Amino acid sequence: MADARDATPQRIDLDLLAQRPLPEIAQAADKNSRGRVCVLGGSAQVPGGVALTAEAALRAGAGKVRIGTIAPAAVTVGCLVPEAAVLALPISPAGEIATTVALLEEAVRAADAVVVGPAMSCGEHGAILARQTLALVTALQGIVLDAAALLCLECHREHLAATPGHVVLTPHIGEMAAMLACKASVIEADRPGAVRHAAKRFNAVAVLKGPTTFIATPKGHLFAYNGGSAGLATGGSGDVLAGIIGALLARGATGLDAALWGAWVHGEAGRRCSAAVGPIGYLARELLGFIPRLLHSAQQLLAPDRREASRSHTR
Ligand SMILES: NC(=O)C1=CN([C@@H]2O[C@H](COP(=O)(O)OP(=O)(O)OC[C@H]3O[C@@H](n4cnc5c(N)ncnc54)[C@H](O)[C@@H]3O)[C@@H](O)[C@H]2O)[C@@H](O)CC1
Ligand SMILES: Nc1ncnc2c1ncn2[C@@H]1O[C@H](COP(=O)(O)OP(=O)(O)O)[C@@H](O)[C@H]1O
Repeated sequence: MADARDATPQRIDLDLLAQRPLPEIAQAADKNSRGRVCVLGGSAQVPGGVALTAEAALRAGAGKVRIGTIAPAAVTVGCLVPEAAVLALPISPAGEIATTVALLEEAVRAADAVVVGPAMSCGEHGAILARQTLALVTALQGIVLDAAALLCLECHREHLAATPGHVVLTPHIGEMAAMLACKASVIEADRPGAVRHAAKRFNAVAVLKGPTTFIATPKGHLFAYNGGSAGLATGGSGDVLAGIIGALLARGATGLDAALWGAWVHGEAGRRCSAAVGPIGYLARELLGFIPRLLHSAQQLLAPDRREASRSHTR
């Protein structure tokens, strides 16, 4: 990791995002062309996290969301997010998703982007699910690997190298330590180095979450967002980020652009919650309502004609 220590990250702010506009959604677009997201996750222990990911994807503009989750929770999850479809997947005795390739293929093929891992248990079946999904993703699709789907990444390196789609990894420090088979203190000591190392090693855009979120590409480009709010350190907050990134991939953004915009929108939503509710104590689900306006207003502000107009206005 030593080669990365001297790298100065580019700051993730509106100036950076202005250079990286998201694909436009046409006024006449129907729900299928706005991006279809498949969320695979959930477990007997944490059945509700996938609902946060799914709603975040809808709030970030996805036209259709389908949640593949453990069968005993599927109906409840479907009622939590009535705008989403659900796919009830078989469950192992340990409470994990234990799906078949046929079911998975059906779910993945019908999506433009897949988010795997939120609230999933980290046993043997979770690793199989991540591997099988990676094997199904095509060049036209995006995939976000989050939470438990990250824990066995070393055994999926072959599949990652072969995956033609846009891959984004979203670990926190503990997950990054598991990915790189080292102690969390090692990651803590050099977060920029760790994220660059992971991006290169796993041939994917890596997003190392924390008070400052670092994003790196396999080629070594490094970015940082540190404008969030301490209240974001709360259960389910990462599930929301994964859903935003999934929706942006599904509308056609590259892995890097989806990650940069996702980190910014998620952090800014935290700031809005902090201002509205207090610096800590807001819920991950309270981030959701801020996503559409943040995305819309940033895109409006960054549209070339608007920028020109605002420049001449301030001259
Ligand atoms: N446990 C909960 O209350 C919730 C869990 N959810 C889902 O379940 C997944 C697992 O969450 P858990 O809370 O079970 O587990 P964590 O993701 O918090 O922890 C997993 C491992 O990483 C380590 N770790 C976490 N943050 C670290 C840090 N900053 N520095 C060093 N080590 C760190 C932990 O010690 C643990 O060994 C989440 O990613 C999320 O998708 C959410 O869906 C909703 C609420
Ligand atoms: N102190 C902090 N300040 C700002 N953002 C934070 C802070 N701590 C965590 N975050 C952000 O909150 C989110 C937490 O995600 P994660 O650890 O995956 O939570 P969960 O697993 O409960 O969903 C990440 O996006 C991270 O960048």
